[in-house]
Amino acid sequence: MAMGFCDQIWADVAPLRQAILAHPFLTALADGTLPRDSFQHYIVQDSLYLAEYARTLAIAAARAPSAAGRLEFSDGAKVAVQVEEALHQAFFAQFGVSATTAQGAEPTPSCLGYTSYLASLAATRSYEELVAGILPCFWVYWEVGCAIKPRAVSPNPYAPWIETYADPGFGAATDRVRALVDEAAAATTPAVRDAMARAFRNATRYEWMFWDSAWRLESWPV
Ligand SMILES: Cc1ncc(CN)c(N)n1
Repeated sequence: MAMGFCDQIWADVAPLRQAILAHPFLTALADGTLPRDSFQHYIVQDSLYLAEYARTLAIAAARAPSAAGRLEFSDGAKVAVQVEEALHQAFFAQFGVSATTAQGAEPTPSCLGYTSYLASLAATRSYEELVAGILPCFWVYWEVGCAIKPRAVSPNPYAPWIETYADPGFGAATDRVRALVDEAAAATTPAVRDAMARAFRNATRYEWMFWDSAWRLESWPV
């Protein structure tokens, strides 16, 4: 049987996925030794990221040609704001991030690069490219959650994070978004499919950069 579009673009980014799974941030998160300042950096940046990601999902909802797409992306926008923000608030309390620090934080180059890239897909590219760029945020985290959960130490201060992304409900949402991307790919031209593959690859690169930036405590060079 021929490979589906998503299976193909997923296989194409195998080296990037390997680099993500082997990243020291995630190894240390699984064994519970991730330095507190790296995790603080990550959750502060991630809450900035999710606020922008929710906006991108809302634009995808508005542009989706099918009711299934409009429902999925508008629901995703709501979940990004509600559930993941709840997780972040709990982590802010657990890891000592004050409201002033969280509210005063500016996005790092990696965070701003990723959210701006997604915003540029939403503003100036096709719906097909946009949804391909949105997918790694689901799929990469689902893969990471499932890979880390069996090897994570217990107890682990990062257990709620691992549970969130290894949750079958998150896997089901990933499958539904993947189906929408496959549907969009099937209805378009080879040139647009190439552009979709590029958007998917770039967003996957940004996923690696996001963890790497937290590991390095990235800030603006000037
Ligand atoms: C950067 C990033 N990418 C993906 C996810 C999972 N929704 C997240 N919370 N943050």
